[in-house]
Amino acid sequence: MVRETKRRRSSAEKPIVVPVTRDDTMPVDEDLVVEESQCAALKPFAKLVGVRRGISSIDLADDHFVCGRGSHDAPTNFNFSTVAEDVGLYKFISKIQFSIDRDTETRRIYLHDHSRNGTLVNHEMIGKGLSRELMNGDLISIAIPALIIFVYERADDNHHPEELTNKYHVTSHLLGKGGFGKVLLGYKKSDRSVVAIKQLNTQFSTRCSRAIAKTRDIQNEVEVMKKLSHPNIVAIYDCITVAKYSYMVIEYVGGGEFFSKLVDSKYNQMGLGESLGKYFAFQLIDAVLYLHSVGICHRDIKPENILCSNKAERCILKLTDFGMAKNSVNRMKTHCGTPSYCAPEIVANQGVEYTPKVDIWSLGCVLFITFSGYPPFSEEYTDLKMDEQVLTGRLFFHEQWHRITDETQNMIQWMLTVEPLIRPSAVELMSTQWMKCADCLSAKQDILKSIQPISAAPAALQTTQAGPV
Ligand SMILES: Nc1ncnc2c1ncn2[C@@H]1O[C@H](COP(=O)(O)OP(=O)(O)OP(=O)(O)O)[C@@H](O)[C@H]1O
Repeated sequence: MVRETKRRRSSAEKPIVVPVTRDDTMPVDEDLVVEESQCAALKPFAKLVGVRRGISSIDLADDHFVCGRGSHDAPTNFNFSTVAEDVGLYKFISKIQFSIDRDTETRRIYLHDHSRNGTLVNHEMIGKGLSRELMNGDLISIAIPALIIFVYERADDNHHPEELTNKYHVTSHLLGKGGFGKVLLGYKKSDRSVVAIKQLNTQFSTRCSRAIAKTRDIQNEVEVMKKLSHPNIVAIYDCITVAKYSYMVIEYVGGGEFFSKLVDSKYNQMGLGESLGKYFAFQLIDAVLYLHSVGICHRDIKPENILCSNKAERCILKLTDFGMAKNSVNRMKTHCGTPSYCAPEIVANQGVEYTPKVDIWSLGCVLFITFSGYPPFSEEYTDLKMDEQVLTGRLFFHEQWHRITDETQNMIQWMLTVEPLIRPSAVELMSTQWMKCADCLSAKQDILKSIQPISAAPAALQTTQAGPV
């Protein structure tokens, strides 16, 4: 039963409608090229990947690179001015913190610590005046282990371990970057089927909820994914861990994030509309129904964790990123997820166990955006703090909803019921009349059509990227 609750309509006092923004995403993608003129001439041999907010990634092309706060008598190549406001970090940084030097004969790379507070590599203090050779994937922190600022990454793409390259050809085509590492396009050498290879640094994470990430965390993600088989969930084929890296070989999903679809300018911030919205709602509810039926709770459902099969308007959606998933739905207490999609019982954080209904709340947030083009809860609304917006379940239905049926509005509201006992389960949602429409049927048929043998690598990939098989 859909419960009809009092709905607040737009009024003069209503907060402005804010755009949908990415949540909990690290700015590791902006490549700041230091000394552009030089880098244009010299090919970078490595990169310092910035992993703290405000610090971009830096290509290393010169044999000598100096990093610090800098001053007129201590010039630097990178001076941390972008994080001057970040006092917790900035106060520890010396005028010259460290340098990175390439031995011109051996081509080996060394970090020289110039700082009194010290520089750490992989949580080990180097010490002023001392050096250490840098290896791919090393973490560089300032003063204390927790102040990780860079990951050192070699530029050449041929450093993947044999354990991986024996079975897969790993191309240098970057599909995306996440908090843990990058996702590369590859293919299986046995049958040339296309795969996505997610390379994860097992030593650290930039996401608060994974701040103490360990190999075990990735193992959990892999274990969960191995249990799953559903057309609306990204499949895992393999996971290979060597030294600091784990390589998750997963189903390639070529249409980008659902997030990009939701913010596509063609929808004019008005949402995707009733028909397309229901086409996607059916797929996502079916995915969650399946997950819960096998005892798994995702705990981080959001548009960034949903991929599109292709660029077509009506594509197949695939739920991904099971890094926070819980294999046994009993005894869930951990405070996790992404704030603006987080269920009230998690936000309340009273150490009380919660249930898989937290996924229904998050899905409700995703579908709210899908139908309306704006988020139900956001830091940018000024009427209430975000925690209170969530805890009270206050919703604003602006004019975007005029083109959406009452039935759909009621369903979304039902999913966003603060009290978990009243909030529907995925089974209840799927058995409503709402899910028996033509758009849902067409989604079902398209999903069935999409279940085909894995596609072969595109011809271009086979000829230009293929190594010996
Ligand atoms: N299976 C896939 N097929 C194609 N592209 C993918 C696939 N998985 C991820 N990507 C691309 O890589 C990007 C980063 O993915 P990833 O799952 O690592 O990101 P994330 O969710 O931000 O990271 P984290 O695991 O730290 O949460 C995605 O936004 C997407 O563009």
